[in-house]
Amino acid sequence: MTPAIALRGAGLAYGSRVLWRGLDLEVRPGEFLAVLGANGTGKSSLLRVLLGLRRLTEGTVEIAGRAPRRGGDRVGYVPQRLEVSPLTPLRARDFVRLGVDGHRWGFGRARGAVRERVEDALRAVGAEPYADVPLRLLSGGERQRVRVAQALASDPRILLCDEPLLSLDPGSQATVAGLIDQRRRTRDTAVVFVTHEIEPILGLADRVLYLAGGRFRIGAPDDVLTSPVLSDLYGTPVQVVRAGDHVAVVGAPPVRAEGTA
Ligand SMILES: Nc1ncnc2c1ncn2[C@@H]1O[C@H](COP(=O)(O)OP(=O)(O)OP(=O)(O)O)[C@@H](O)[C@H]1O
Repeated sequence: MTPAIALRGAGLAYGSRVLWRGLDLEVRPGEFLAVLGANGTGKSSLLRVLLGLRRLTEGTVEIAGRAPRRGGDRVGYVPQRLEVSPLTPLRARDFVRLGVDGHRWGFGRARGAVRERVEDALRAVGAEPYADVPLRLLSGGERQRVRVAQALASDPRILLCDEPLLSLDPGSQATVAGLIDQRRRTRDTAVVFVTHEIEPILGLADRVLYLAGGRFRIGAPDDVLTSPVLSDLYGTPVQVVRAGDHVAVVGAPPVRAEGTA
């Protein structure tokens, strides 16, 4: 089976500053990978590589067997939050439509097929009740559902999520995380989910990629989120405190990426 994502010997540096290197990672279709790490460890930069917006400084990357391509519809992207101009007349429905043929206005898919995809995506996230409301009037949680609908509308092979639960209340966090989980289960979409907060997705993630200071660990959440593993990764004693669904990493030092003084 062709992996949804294949990184081989992958490294990324800005000048002499190495964010990470030697990253060998295959993500299979339908897998849910959580990417954790402190500020500045290169989580968003990894997503930019997968989006085709940034080149690796070493190694190779493939999405479903091909090089990532900027603007390609094999990759869906859900950012932290949807910034909306107070003047925009865009409705949720219009916004989702951009996810189907935003790059191809005036060409390609027949109108009926586009409309059907938009309706499917709105239905999948339960956004039909406010599909015709201007985006600027929607709540944060509603907007984020619409954002997920847009990312799913092109039926991507992989879904990249950059802290999509930030600033949502716990109920909306569970709803949005559940929608993403449902898609990977029903359509085999691979999910790469960058987050500072593992708790809302602890029960969903198959594996964790934990970045720290130019180094990383990959494995099942129970194998990576332990005091010995993270102490070894950080090179200093770190406590992982777990109580039910709650997880806290205590004593992690501020990040200093390889190559910085
Ligand atoms: N184009 C660039 N040129 C130089 N440095 C950059 C560039 N883009 C990002 N960086 C630096 O690379 C580091 C990693 O950035 P990135 O946004 O990937 O981190 P992150 O792990 O997603 O952080 P956060 O959790 O704060 O969002 C940061 O210190 C950032 O300043």
